[in-house]
Amino acid sequence: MGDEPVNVKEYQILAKQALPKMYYDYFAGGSEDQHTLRENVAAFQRITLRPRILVDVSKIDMSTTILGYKTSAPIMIAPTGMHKLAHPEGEVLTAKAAAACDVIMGLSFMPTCTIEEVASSCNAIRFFQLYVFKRREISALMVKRAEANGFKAILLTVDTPKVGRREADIKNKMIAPQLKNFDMSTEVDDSGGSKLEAFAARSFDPSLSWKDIAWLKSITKLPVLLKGVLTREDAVKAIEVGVEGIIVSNHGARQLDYVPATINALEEVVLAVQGRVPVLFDGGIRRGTDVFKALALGAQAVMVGRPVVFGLTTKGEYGARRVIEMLKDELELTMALSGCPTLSDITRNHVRMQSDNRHCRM
Ligand SMILES: Cc1cc2nc3c(=O)[nH]c(=O)nc-3n(C[C@H](O)[C@H](O)[C@H](O)COP(=O)(O)O)c2cc1C
Ligand SMILES: CC(C)CC(=O)C(=O)O
Repeated sequence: MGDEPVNVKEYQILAKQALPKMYYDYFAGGSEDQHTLRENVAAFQRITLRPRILVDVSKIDMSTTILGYKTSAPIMIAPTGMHKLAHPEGEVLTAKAAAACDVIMGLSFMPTCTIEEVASSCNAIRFFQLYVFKRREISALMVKRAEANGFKAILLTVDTPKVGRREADIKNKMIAPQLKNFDMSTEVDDSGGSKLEAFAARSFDPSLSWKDIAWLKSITKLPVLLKGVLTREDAVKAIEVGVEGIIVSNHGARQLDYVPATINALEEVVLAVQGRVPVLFDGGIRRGTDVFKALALGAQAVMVGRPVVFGLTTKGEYGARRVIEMLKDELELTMALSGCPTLSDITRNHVRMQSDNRHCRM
């Protein structure tokens, strides 16, 4: 492989060479048998494209708005924790990459730079991901700080009442670095396993439930999106409790193993939502064709997790930027070769899933 990666998967290979094993395993790994981790990527590979020909594709427009905010493409940076384990400058560089690509960044509740450092580093449009701690005042204060620092939405992660069993982290005795973003020690008794998991077990509130959405909405004016919806039942409930958006996600296969690949859960949620709120998507996006497939199945935009972290690991801001640029370039080419000059030209008829019947859908 030459030095300069030509696709985002090559950044993962370079990151593996560059990172200590404990950190690489934390970033790359999934839970238990890692069945869903493999499926998140493999399920995309089972979806084929149905391109249309002889369409004028001399101009391709990938730009769109997400919650009313303009973005150059329907691609966002997913919130992922602790970027200083990947690069000494951490989330500040990730934000700068988002700004350079004119895409929206999701900032994790567990970053290694503070909310204020990220906000003052550049003018990227940012959404803030929220975990609810047993000490609710800590989470409430984070929401206030995000709001005060110009974040535009709250992504409430709802698939993590407890941390999934990540066996590599257990073996490696994954550390729980002190996070200066919040005033709470991450120190834990030596559990012998993953200290990160032990910290989360001590601090995350597993009693969080539907009634708490009203509490969250009462403490912020920002739109609230639920991150981690996988079923039609929960999509309908989410709309009933008044959320402003839904993110179909299985947390990059790091939580409950044997849930479906997110691309296989997307359409069920989209059909239940019936366009009432935006549906975003993450999990397994490694190619522009993956972005195209998620859009064809009804996602308004996708978020990208690990590839951005691996770009950041390998080449800092430039690497994170190149990952987004490569996905954008590949999406643009996919749209051209599929006969879709704009995002609204991409329809369900442009993809075939194995579960579709054999007839032409047109
Ligand atoms: C290393 C890592 C850390 C993550 N940290 C968080 C987090 O702090 N909060 C959260 O809601 N999701 C977190 N996620 C999940 C991502 O937001 C996203 O759902 C997932 O990475 C998408 O899958 P992908 O990595 O295949 O793109 C994390 C994922 C990874 C890989
Ligand atoms: C402490 C962890 C739960 C952070 C996270 O969301 C992740 O690593 O997936």
